[in-house]
Amino acid sequence: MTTSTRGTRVPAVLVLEDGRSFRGRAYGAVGETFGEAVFSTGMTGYQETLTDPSYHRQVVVMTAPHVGNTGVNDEDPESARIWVSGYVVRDPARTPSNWRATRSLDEELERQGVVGISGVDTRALTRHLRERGAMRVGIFSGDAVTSDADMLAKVKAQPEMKGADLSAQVSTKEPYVVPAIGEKKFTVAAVDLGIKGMTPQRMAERGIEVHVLPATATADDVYAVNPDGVFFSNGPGDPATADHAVAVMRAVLERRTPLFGICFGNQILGRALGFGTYKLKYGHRGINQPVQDRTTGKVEVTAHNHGFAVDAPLDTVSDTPFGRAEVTHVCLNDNVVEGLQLLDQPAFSVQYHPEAAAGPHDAAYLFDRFTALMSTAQMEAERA
Ligand SMILES: NC(=O)CC[C@H](N)C(=O)O
Repeated sequence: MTTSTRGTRVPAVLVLEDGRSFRGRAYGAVGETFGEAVFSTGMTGYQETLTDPSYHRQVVVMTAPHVGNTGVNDEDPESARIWVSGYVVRDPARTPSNWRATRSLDEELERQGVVGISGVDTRALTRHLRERGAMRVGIFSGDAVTSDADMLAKVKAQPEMKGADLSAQVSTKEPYVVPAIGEKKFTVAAVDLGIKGMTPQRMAERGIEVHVLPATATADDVYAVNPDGVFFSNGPGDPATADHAVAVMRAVLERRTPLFGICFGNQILGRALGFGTYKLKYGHRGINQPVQDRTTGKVEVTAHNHGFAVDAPLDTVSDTPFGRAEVTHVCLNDNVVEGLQLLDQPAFSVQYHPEAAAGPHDAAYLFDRFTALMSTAQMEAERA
């Protein structure tokens, strides 16, 4: 049961698993919710963040102090619903203003039953998460506020993000097709592990017909669409649990079909090649992260949302079951692996978001790299 908080001052409290708590007011739905506390540094694009399926089971803290200024519209969502399990803001806009807005963010959170909290010192909370690392959290408001000990016990009873297998919970149940815009040049099978709407769109703009397949798709399902290329999407959860996707990707690599992966897809390529993955202390989330493309030396400003990363050597070419592989992209803040490519067959992936709907669009060239791999493969097939 949730009730309206708009115009009222219903008390709310945020409780971290290490016992630190923050008091504020209910924002969105009233009740209780749990998840992994993470912070996002994006100053814009909150609708895209809220509806990104990779945020399933995460409570997102916005470091931007003013949230909701442009309200909510029907064009910007990345999927059919809000996926964050809770939302933490400092100072919500009282009067949203934008020509596309049809409602306020507060109303939308409430409509979708998403429990949030406002009036929190999000700077202190973010500094705490940066020092101690991402951790479990609960937000309680209205009647859900009980004793500190009870609330903390509930937080500690929640599952951790490490070891969480979540793709199947967010993936499409049925396959669907996103048609190419203009002349159709290629067919791509896209394995949906939590895909964002803008990803097939960016491919369609390049003449790709995208067959989006459920996370449970087998290699036979992938090849049933007769693809020129195969794509593995972003998605929530711990990549160490994604054994099925890793097996399907290995089958694609065996056949040397052009392959592209984004975010979870990058972690799955890492695993398919024999590298490990690990949990970052507090992850990368926002739309202002500097990444270097080591193949060109260029630096791009990029959108990120990841809490795990691939453990691959930065400065040496690795021998893998699918030939030589190298790290193509690194995050300039902390040297985390942000991209991989195979040198002996057409396969590559990035840990960040070239499709970034709210921008920046510096990394859009990666979709052109994918189409170039498919063109080359087609020309080679014709020559053979
Ligand atoms: N956006 C993503 O695909 C995230 C991948 C993975 N769930 C992580 O947190 O690292």
